Amino acid sequence: MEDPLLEAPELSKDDRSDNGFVKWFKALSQDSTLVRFFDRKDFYSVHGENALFIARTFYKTTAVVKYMGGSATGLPGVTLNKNLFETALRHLLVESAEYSVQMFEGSGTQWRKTRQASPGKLGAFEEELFRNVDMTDVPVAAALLLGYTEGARTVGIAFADAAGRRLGACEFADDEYFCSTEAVLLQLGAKEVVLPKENDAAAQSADAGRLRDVVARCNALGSERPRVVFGTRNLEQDLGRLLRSGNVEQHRDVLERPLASAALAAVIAFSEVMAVDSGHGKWGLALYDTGRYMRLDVAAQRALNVMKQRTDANDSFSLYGLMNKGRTAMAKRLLKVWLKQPLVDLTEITERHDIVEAFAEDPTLRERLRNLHLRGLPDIERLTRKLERKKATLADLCQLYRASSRLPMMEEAFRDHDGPHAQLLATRYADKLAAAHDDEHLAKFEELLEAAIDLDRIPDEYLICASYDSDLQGLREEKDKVEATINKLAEDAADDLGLIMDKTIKLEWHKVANTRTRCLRITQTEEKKVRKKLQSGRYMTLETRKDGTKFTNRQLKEAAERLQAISRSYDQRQHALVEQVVSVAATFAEVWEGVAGMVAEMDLLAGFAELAMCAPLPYVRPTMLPADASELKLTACRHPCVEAQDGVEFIANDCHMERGKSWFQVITGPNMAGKSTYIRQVGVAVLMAQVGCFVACEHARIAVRDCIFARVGAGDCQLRGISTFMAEMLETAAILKGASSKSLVIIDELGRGTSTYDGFGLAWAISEHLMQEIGCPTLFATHFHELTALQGPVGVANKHVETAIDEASGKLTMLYQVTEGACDQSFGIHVAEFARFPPEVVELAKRKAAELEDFSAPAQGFGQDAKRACTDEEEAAQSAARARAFLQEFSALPLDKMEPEEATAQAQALYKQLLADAARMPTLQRLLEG
Ligand SMILES: Nc1ncnc2c1ncn2[C@@H]1O[C@H](COP(=O)(O)OP(=O)(O)OP(=O)(O)O)[C@@H](O)[C@H]1O
Repeated sequence: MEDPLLEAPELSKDDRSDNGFVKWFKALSQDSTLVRFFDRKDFYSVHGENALFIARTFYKTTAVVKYMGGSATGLPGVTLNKNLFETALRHLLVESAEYSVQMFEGSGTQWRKTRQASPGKLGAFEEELFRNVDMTDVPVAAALLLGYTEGARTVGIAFADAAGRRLGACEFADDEYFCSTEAVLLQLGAKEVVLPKENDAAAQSADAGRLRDVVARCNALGSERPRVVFGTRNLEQDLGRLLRSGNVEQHRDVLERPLASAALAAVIAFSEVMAVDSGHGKWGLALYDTGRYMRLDVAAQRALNVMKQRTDANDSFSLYGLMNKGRTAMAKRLLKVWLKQPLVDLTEITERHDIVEAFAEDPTLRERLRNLHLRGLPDIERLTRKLERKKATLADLCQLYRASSRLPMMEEAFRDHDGPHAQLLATRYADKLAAAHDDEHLAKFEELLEAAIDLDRIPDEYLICASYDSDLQGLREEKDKVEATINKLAEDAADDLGLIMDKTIKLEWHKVANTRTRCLRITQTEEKKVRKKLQSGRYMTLETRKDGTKFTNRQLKEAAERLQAISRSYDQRQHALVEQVVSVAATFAEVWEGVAGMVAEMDLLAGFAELAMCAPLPYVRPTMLPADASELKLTACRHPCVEAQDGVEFIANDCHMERGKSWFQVITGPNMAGKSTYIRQVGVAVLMAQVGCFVACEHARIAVRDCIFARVGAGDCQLRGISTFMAEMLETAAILKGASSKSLVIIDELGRGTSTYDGFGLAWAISEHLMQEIGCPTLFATHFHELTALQGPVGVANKHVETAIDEASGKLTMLYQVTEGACDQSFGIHVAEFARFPPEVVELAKRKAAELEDFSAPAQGFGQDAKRACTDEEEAAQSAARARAFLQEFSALPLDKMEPEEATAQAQALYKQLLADAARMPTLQRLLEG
């Protein structure tokens, strides 16, 4: 194997203890989501099913598997060197976030579990996980409990964010699809969700199944725990010790909600926060306000490409990738949180926009901050946590020292700004930076480190400087003296042997077990010359190897031993002093916490400004309106991720939505014409605006939305074992339950996963409901031309995406221009005609299209239940719809790219389907026979 990462170390073999280990290991409980690592000092091993999994996942071969206990039927085992172990840990706990991990230490048959972690609880492995890699996610653990209040489903959710030391809990009524639960878990960014372990009957209930589904859909690991961990007997006592205020009474709002507090007890137990003394008295608790942020469900997140997907061609494919312009790991983490928690409060949004505007209009400030002060800044948040736990090293303190010295320069950069938002920048950043760096705080922190750390020796070694402590000073002086004696003795020996110091003879280290001592070394050639003297009794040979002979004499040996003893005392003193310095430095942890939060925010917002100003076309600050303003007007709007792709010349489009005129928009047009892109870019603009960013438009007026719902295609429902049609039904039902007049609904191609007439019925019924009952702005992209007949009090606007057919070549060109009015119905036939399609089919299509014009009142009869028995009128409408769908499908075939045989085959397949459907649609049957 060429990759050094993939070199598997050798497991030493000892048959007796191997057999004992195999027996002991096989008695452990088996769980496919748990990986047990065994610390074998220089490397790690995994066994059993874990071994095969690690071999396949990381080595990409099972050839590295060795079988313990003799034959090939023994216990599989795989070893990992330190680098691969860290890579595997990151994959298991952070990237896939689907496993928990345990570490065992010991030897032979005596092994003890010493550490464990899971995606919501990384603490025990944080050092290995993020030694060389930025921490890009906040690991949040949640607990969830379902109850029934007077028959209604009520959900309690609590969360623990160990990084930010935040606890929160809430309790709310939910529907049978658990839409609110899904939205809250997503807002929190929960990586792991604790659920009660139910008895068989309860576990198999439909609600328990759906909740497990919701957790999985939110990409969180579900961890079942016995009901007792949800017990609240010790909750108040625990909170008394954990909370910053120590005042449990002020949290009655949480405690009087039984499901919220039960979930809180469970998440505290799960996160083991009580066991970490350094965290006591430092946690905050708040009743989580589920209405504080815009709600996005999984489908909307996917439709708007909010987070990076593994399949993305490049970073700017997702909003996260596009907007991730911050310089620090802290800004990257904050962006993930903000994208899950878009704001709904107008004042808060305006403040973020003000700051972005200040950065956008002052390129010097942006440049100074981003390129001089923020670039290369360490992850202050993570270092602060290490500091607080007294786990920081001198190297970590030096990183904080360098960060601290940049704060006054950042302050100065803000003070030099004199734009209209100067006051806001001053109060939000400059004043706070000044306060953090004053004589009582970080200036003092810097003084401490300047006095304590030997800055001259950095980066070779990190040591406490001798002048910091008189004992250390004494030991240092003594050490220097003995070192001088040793040098003198070495010179004397060189003279005695007739050799030249540092040329033909060298002073070196001789290692014995864990200690090293001073000695002399000469090459084999020199050794031959001085062998007689060496053997005279005055010298002692320590080691003879190819590269030379190491030796000493009595005085040198004594001096070297003295040096060893002093060095030991010196190191011990160093160690004690480092602990002392770290302890004192830890008293500044709270100041650093504040600085970390502030730096993350300014970095992210400066990054938003950079994005806005450096995009192919600059973004604009949106005018935000209250939620009831009934206006969403985007002029010359683009999809920021699509326009950022290489080789795309993006065509901007307007989307003016106004209640009473154009609140419900139906967008028609052939495949690949740009319908999805158009409706998604509206959702993206609203989301970006409420996160605090500018938007890819020339002008934008946006009434704040409480929720974005999106249904776009069938998604991954096959994976969940639900039929496409059922999945669409379920997801759409969730919109109907969850949307309010203040939401934004985006629907793309509803009804694709079913027969045309079911799909059309569903689309019609949903449109009616959205218009009549909910009254939210809706964008509906569809192939069902009949939807253009919709009418409603909110105002329906029909739009279509323009395409052009070149009469000479028959080639179809997409213009991507969205214009008023419904799509030209005869379009399909034009396509067919120009594409040299089988003439009998084109003829038929022409005739039928003319006949179809008679169906002037399409689909009026579709009500709430699309599957109910059809009346004659409905049947006629369905037949018309089916025939039109045929024409649409027909026109959508990429004929210009097909071989004639393939084109004929596909056309015949479509026609066959049409005939099959006609068997149960008398009107369609008559038309075809016509
Ligand atoms: N306004 C635009 N300017 C430039 N290119 C665009 C524009 N809109 C869409 N495109 C390009 O066209 C492709 C197809 O767009 P889109 O998926 O939105 O079409 P569609 O009408 O929804 O298709 P379908 O009906 O098959 O889902 C996009 O991947 C994009 O590359």
